[in-house]
Amino acid sequence: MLKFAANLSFLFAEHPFLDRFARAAAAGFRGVEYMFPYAHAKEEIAERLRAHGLEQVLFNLPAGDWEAGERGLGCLPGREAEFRQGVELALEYALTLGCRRLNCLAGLAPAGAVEAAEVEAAEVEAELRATFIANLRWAHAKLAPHGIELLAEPINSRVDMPGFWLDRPAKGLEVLAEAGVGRLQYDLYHAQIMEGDLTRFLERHLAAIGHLQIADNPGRHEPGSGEIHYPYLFRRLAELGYDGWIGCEYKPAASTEAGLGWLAAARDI
Ligand SMILES: O=C(O)C(=O)[C@H](O)CO
Ligand SMILES: [Mg+2]
Repeated sequence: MLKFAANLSFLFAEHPFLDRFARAAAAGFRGVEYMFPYAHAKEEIAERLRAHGLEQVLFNLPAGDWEAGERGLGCLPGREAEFRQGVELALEYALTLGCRRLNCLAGLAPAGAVEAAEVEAAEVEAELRATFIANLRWAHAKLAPHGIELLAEPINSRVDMPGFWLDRPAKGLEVLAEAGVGRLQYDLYHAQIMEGDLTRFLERHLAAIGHLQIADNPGRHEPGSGEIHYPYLFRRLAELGYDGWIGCEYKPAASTEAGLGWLAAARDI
């Protein structure tokens, strides 16, 4: 049976954050994930998990000033101290919440890096890559002794996060292989936009994938609302023996509950 987690940054967003745990449990979810827990006391979140019998599946390391447009610190030279403080904070939360996975957002390439002349651009790219790899290794060394796995997620730079440095799954695999730590958070929505060929990627690289997330394309709505044939992918994942979580990270087209029809069939696979 495939395991689906409700992403509480996207689902049940019509309710206050702490109320979303009850809604997710009532809809039949056994696991939850979200982008960030840090605006809430960790004990308060732990209490919601316990009260509703939910597993905390995943959340992100602190990602800089989100309101100001930052989307992660992982690849940013000069921000290492802040990155490390973020890892320490995330670890405290993860231990209290019993969370076994943390996602490291690479961040946006600094302004100018993309437009720079070819030689200069290659140098900047090498520096961002070296920074990301060093940060991943530092975070892994902190988290692994606690049984917490570090993940890195490629996010599409065409629609949702222009300038996001780690934007292609192939690049994600390459960088993680060089780092020698961490696994991929493979978000099929972002992957479809940047590279497609989803089934083959899953077949070839399942062992390098620590977490999956789903939404359809275009629109980032419910599975079944767009071009990705999720029933086929779910069957294939089951055949391949995928036993990790699948985070439901989509924008409900209407209310969350009204859009959960796809899930009943998917759970039985
Ligand atoms: O946007 C995504 O796909 C994510 O999974 C992250 O939490 C960052 O927004
Ligand atoms: Mg995602």
